[in-house]
Formats: sequence, C-alpha cells, structure tokens
Amino acid sequence: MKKPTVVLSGVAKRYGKVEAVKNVSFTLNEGETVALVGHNGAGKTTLIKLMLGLIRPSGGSINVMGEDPAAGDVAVRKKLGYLPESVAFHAALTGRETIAFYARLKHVGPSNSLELLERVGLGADAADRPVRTYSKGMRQRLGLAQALLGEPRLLLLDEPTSGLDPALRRRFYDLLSELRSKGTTILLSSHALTELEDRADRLLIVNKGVAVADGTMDDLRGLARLPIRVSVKFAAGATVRSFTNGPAAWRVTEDGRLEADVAMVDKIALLKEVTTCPDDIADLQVTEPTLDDLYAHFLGAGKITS
Ligand SMILES: Nc1ncnc2c1ncn2[C@@H]1O[C@H](COP(=O)(O)OP(=O)(O)OP(=O)(O)O)[C@@H](O)[C@H]1O
Repeated sequence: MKKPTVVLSGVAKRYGKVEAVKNVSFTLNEGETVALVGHNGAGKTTLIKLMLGLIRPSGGSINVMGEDPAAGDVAVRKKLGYLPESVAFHAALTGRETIAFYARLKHVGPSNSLELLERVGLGADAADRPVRTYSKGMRQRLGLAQALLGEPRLLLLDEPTSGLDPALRRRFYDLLSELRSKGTTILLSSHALTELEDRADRLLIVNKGVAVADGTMDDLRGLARLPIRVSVKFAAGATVRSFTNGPAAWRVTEDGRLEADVAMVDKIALLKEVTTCPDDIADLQVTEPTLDDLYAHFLGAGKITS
C-alpha cells in the first residue's frame, strides 16, 4: 500500500476577508508526482506555504511526514525541498557559495554541492561565477539545486520550468523521474498544462480556493465524459464511404478527412465500423481530451474526485 507523505484534511486559509483556501482535503503518497493546477489566485502558493509550515491553516489539519509542518521540527524540514515561484539569491555569491549557504540553513552537509549543481546542468565554471552573471534559466536551476539539498523526501515546486528552454525542461523532467523512482513525493504547481500531461501521476485542480478535481488523467477523462475525436483519411483511389450505422455525426474537414466527436463508450463500436475495409484507410487518428480540455471542463463544474 502507498505510504502518505502529506495529508490535508478540510484545510482552510483566510487572509483577512480573503478565503484563499476552502475545505481542501487531499493526500500525496510516496513516489507520486502530482500536478497542482489552477488560475492565478486559485490558492496554489497558499497550499504550498501551508505544507511548508510557513503559514498556519485557519481550519482543518495538515500532516507532513507524520508531523505538523508549522511545529518547526528540523528533522521534517531537512526532508523537504522547496522551489519558490520567484527565486531570488544574493547576487554577489557564486553558485557554489549559494548552495553552501542554503546547506547551512538546512543543516545538511554542503559536500555534494558541485555534484548537485552539475545534476541541474550548472558545471564547474558556472558554480564559481557570481549569481549576478547568471541568466534567468541558470538562476532557476540554482533554485532547483537548492531544493534538492539533503535528498528531500518531499519536493514542492512552484512554477519550476518557467525560464527554462525546451532542452532544459526535458532535463528537469528526467531529473524528476529519477527522484520519483527513488520514492520522492513531488508536487508541481504549474500553468504549463501540456508539459504536465504525461509527467504527472495525478492532477489536482483548484479553483477559487476549492479543490475541484483530483485524479489521474484517465480518472478525470472518465468523470468528465468529454468526447473523443476520430479522424479518417481515405487511401488514394479508395471509395469514400459514409459511416451511417455508427453513433457519430461525421463532417468533412478542409483537408478532406472525415471527422467525428463521439462519447468514450461508443469508441470501439465506431472504430470497428471505420476499419471494416482497412485497405481503404490511409490514416486514422483518435484524439482523447487533453489536460487543457479537462481543465476547462472542471473549472466549469463542481467538486469532483476519483
Ligand atoms: N499574504 C496575503 N495577504 C492577503 N491575501 C493574500 C495573501 N497571499 C495570497 N493572498 C490571496 O489569496 C488568494 C490565493 O493566492 P495564491 O498566491 O495562493 O494563488 P496562486 O494560485 O498561487 O496564484 P498564482 O498562480 O498567481 O501564483 C489570492 O486571492 C491572493 O490575492
């Protein structure tokens, strides 16, 4: 059975009159990568700060690795890594000095600082340059190296790939899968929906402080019941058939394909019908709802969990 790293039960957070988080409950398990998504101001950073123990909830309870994170237990803090949304470092310190500084704050040995910097793609040359000479992407990577200090069991990453080019993003996600395979729990707060789609085990969608959906992509697709799109291209010389028996209403696209949107439950029946004469078909595409589609759907719906 999966071991929970974080458990939130009925958590609320008020800032004066603003109800930033309302009755939120979820669990993050060992070795799980969960994407936390929501519009600006939805409450994502507030949830992360609550899990870090930087702020206290106005209601409900939070348990991180068996402890109340706001109790200030050093042993728990050592096992926690955090990358804030905007990373700010002392401009005059080198990358290596920055890591040594954070290692002291976290009470972990700085001995592996160079190895840590190399892991995030900052080599020896960059390690000994002052941070003021770093590009935005290099600062972001330094932030990630700082979050990885002490081999954390829980990583909370707020917009971790902002400022990273596509190659560095790939490298970043490779690093995350390596950590995940070692059992690290990872929470990624991000607006970059397309890159989260294949990388998160689970999605947690928040809207105006409320968790409106929690589940895997497949769970959420099942709950949303959004249609899938089937698109057929006929082979040259094939007689273009019309599929009249199936459940779908077909249309002809500008590039001459036949296209239809059908409910998930009708998918197999439709594909059987379409492929009765396989030699007539040059191409067949089946497109499931994307995370963008699901996100739009759940923001328009009430609370739904798998
Ligand atoms: N210290 C604070 N004092 C008052 N209101 C706050 C404070 N911090 C956050 N809020 C409010 O709480 C709500 C949630 O903010 P939060 O920063 O958690 O959202 P977010 O989902 O992280 O947004 P973004 O995607 O823009 O970073 C917003 O309405 C915000 O204005």
